[in-house]
Amino acid sequence: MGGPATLDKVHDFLHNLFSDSDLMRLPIQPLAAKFIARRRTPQIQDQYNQIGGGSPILHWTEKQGEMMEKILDQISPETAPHKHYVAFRYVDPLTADTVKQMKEDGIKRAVVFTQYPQYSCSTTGSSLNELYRCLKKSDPENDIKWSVIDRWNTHPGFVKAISQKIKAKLQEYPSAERDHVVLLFSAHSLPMSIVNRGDPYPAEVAATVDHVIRHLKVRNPHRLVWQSQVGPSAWLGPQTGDAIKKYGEMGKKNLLLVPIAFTSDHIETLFELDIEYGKEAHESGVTGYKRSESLNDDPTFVQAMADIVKGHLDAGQITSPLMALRCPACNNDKCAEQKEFFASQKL
Ligand SMILES: C=CC1=C(C)c2cc3[nH]c(cc4nc(cc5[nH]c(cc1n2)c(C)c5CCC(=O)O)C(CCC(=O)O)=C4C)c(C)c3C=C
Ligand SMILES: [Fe+2]
Ligand SMILES: [Fe+2]
Repeated sequence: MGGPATLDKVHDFLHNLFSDSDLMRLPIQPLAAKFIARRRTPQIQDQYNQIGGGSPILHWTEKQGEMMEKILDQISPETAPHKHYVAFRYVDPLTADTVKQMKEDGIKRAVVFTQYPQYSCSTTGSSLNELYRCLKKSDPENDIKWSVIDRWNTHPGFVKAISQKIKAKLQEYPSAERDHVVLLFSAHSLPMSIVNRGDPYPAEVAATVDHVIRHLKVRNPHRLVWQSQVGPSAWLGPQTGDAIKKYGEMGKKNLLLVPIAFTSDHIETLFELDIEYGKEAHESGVTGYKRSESLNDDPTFVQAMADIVKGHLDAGQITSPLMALRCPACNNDKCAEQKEFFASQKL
């Protein structure tokens, strides 16, 4: 997805985001996107200002890419040298520019590695649709051969990395209270219209939570809650903010928030979880409100990234078997074309 690295990029980020009909459908979308982006910019700039003046997502993605390619060169010498490229959906480096750069660099074989662990048509699906459109323009002869890592929500290395972050944060609670801390796994929500199309994301997020809980081998109570709703339509709940408030009112003093669908820090963790909900938690009597650290450049996580790519290359797969299956009520024909394109790659 990407995020605006500086405040002057917030408007264009929002404009590109609200223009994306794979993410959301708006009436007279080009006009509506212009209007909403302009109206929303000051509020979102203020939020980015409070987290240091921009999204750190490019910084973390570059760092993860650099660390991952070094590990890959060691564990998969037969496919070395490895080189990472970043393709964001709504800000620089945009997918179109990255594809042009790869063509200029003479790349012949590429792995699309979504950085969303769980698949949603609105996120990974949108990014793959955009990549497909860019390839039709910039690589019509299909010079670059592609395969796709479309989801990795239960990969053991990913599960281990999240679990380690939770364990480390649990240590900060007094030992007498540690076993009773409520683990609140928080993921970005989805509009119910997308959930009801049969989008796989909610079930894949729940599967990640289940694997983490089994890996942790703790008896703490836990719940999965959903954050970052935008606009008036119905979204998948319960909302993270409401859950924090209710648990506070129920006398739960210790809540440990765990971001479960993001791999690095950005506005959803640094502003929403830390600042906005942190304040609400305090007001609701939650004295032990903490958040487990994002994965960022965590060595266990970056090792997992490299293992995921190596496993993918060794298996010789083009996509996961799940990629071929469209949502039962999918109404986006672009999804079908894109899926056929990637499935037809000959390595
Ligand atoms: C798993 C991750 C994400 C899903 C699923 C997702 C769905 C989704 N998002 C919007 C609307 C917005 N998202 C915005 C920011 C944003 N979203 C994600 C992740 C997911 N979104 C991230 C990581 C970010 C932050 C980027 C950064 O700071 O680096 C925004 C912009 C902020 C705002 O205006 O509140 C919007 C808008 C929809 C409609 C949607 C599902 C259809
Ligand atoms: Fe979002
Ligand atoms: Fe779909």
